[in-house]
Amino acid sequence: MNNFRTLLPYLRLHRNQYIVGTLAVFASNAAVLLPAYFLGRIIDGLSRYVRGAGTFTLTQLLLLVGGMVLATLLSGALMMVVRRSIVYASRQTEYEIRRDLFAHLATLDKHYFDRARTGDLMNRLTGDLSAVREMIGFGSWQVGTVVAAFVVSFAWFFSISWRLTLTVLVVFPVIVLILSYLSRQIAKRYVPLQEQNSAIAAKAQENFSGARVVKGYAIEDQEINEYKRMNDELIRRALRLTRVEGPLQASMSLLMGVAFVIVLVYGGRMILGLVPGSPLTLGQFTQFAQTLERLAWPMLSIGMIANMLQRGMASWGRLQEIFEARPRVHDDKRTDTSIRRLNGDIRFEHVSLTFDGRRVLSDITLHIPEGQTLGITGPTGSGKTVLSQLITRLTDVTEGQVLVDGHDVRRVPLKVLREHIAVVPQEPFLFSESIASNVAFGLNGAQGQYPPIPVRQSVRHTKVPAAEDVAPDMDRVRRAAEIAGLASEIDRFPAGYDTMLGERGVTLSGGQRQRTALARAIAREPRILVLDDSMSAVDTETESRILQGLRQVQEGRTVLLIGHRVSTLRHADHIIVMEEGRIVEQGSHEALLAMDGHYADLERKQRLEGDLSELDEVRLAADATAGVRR
Ligand SMILES: Nc1ncnc2c1ncn2[C@@H]1O[C@H](COP(=O)(O)OP(=O)(O)OP(=O)(O)O)[C@@H](O)[C@H]1O
Repeated sequence: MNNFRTLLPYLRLHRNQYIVGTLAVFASNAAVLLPAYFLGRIIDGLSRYVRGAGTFTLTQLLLLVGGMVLATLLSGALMMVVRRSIVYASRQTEYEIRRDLFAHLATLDKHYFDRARTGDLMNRLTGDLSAVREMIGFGSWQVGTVVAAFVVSFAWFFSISWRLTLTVLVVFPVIVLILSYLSRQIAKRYVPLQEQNSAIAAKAQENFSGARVVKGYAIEDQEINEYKRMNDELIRRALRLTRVEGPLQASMSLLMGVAFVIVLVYGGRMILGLVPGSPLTLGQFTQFAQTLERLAWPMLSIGMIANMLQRGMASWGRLQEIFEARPRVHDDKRTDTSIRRLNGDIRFEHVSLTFDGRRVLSDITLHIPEGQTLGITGPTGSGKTVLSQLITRLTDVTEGQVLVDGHDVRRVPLKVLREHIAVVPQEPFLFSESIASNVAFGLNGAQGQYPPIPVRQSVRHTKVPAAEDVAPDMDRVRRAAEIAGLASEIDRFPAGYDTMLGERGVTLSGGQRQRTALARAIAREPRILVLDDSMSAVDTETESRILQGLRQVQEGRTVLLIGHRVSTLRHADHIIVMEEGRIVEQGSHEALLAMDGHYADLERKQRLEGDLSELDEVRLAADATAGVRR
């Protein structure tokens, strides 16, 4: 029930539609039972006439038949009203919940998405949301139908014969018992089924997006087996649910049969005058039996409705989990909304960071003056990436503070902070859109072109802005692609900047992907630019061209250049070497070489590798020439 209360704000948005719909359900169910009443009147009139006990004219007959036709038409028309109100409202509610879920997911941070599985989220946004829509649409309509059918039918039953009605009523306590037991069982078995559905969706999603790895390692058979095992478990859980759904329908059907037998036997005895003081005419008997027959569908659908409601509530619980998730990093009462601009002076003061009890950064103190470039190097896992993530607040410090322009980053509004920083991550993510849109990705949102997302507002009162195709600023896109060393390659593509990328940009090479992400960051013209090992997939020659281009961009901007190659870092104003979350060496390229420590060692190794590969090339060329001479 607690669950249901959280759904109420959404239902309230369409209160009038639900009220009109419910009234129409009642009226329609009353109208649908009128033909049985008219039929009873016709039978009684005709039998009176046949027995010579009274008159029954053709006009009376036609009037009653006309009444039957009108009642049927009225009931049909009212059904249309139900559909237009309740079913429309449920579709609109589904839209509103989906809109708010997506907007809420967008506020969640790295911590949430590090743990969430994409397939599971997709299943919640599709399967679970549909189950909720069915519950509030068709489900609530059917609940209305059942309640209305029972109330109206029993009003008729009592008006015909209270004795016969009470006799039929004996089956109802049994119905309530069976219903409450089986619907509890359904609720218990449905959640594990949905969890397995999510796990399967996540597995499929990971396999499709990791298809190249799966094929590369020739582990298709292993994956097929694993998927089969998960599918077996899914069917086991689905059958477990079906085992309780089946008896629900069957027992309702059986009890309906029992009620019919009671009416036939007991009602028949009343007509024959075997029940003293309770006469029943043939017409009344027919009306009673027909009304009971009309009750068959609502009665049989109780099982289905209970099932739908249980599923809907369980699914709403799963959606509620998303709504209840809160980002760890967010604006709060410390946020100073007067901060609107940042220049890019960065300070780390005694910063430490712990992940799940494991210390990944220890006591980092560092100053990167505005407009300077900081090179960061060190072995893998030494904390280079997480250090840069503290500036964008993808995660917050455990101890100490990070300051930008003297403001603790926790006081800077998140939107302002992130608008001034562009990050090229280690594994760039591209969208399956054109290259131009991918490069221009960060531009539109930053300019605040979109109206705020209306939360918990009815779709009927919110104007959906016409879908506008915001054309990317091509001059900016081209300039950025030029600097990122990508322009000449794009020009060689037949569709140029309009080339559509496959999912995650798989139709580009690793180096091209990295440079597209680099161009995206450059196009944004940020105050702080973070390049996280973003030239690892390009050869040293391309890298030096990109670095050359970057030097113009770097002008006046603060840059964090994370890399393993000395060639990437050598022109930085200041370089730090990290190891196990600490800064173990720092200084300019020359100063670090003079120190003869880790950095100098790295430089020696890379120089030696370079010399060796040059030697190899010379040797290969010499061998080839010798081969030609021979
Ligand atoms: N979300 C996270 N949860 C838990 N631990 C994390 C998380 N992100 C990073 N770490 C840990 O923090 C440490 C530093 O990681 P980081 O990514 O900064 O390394 P890095 O120096 O950038 O390495 P590389 O050169 O391989 O990119 C690692 O031990 C890593 O396992």
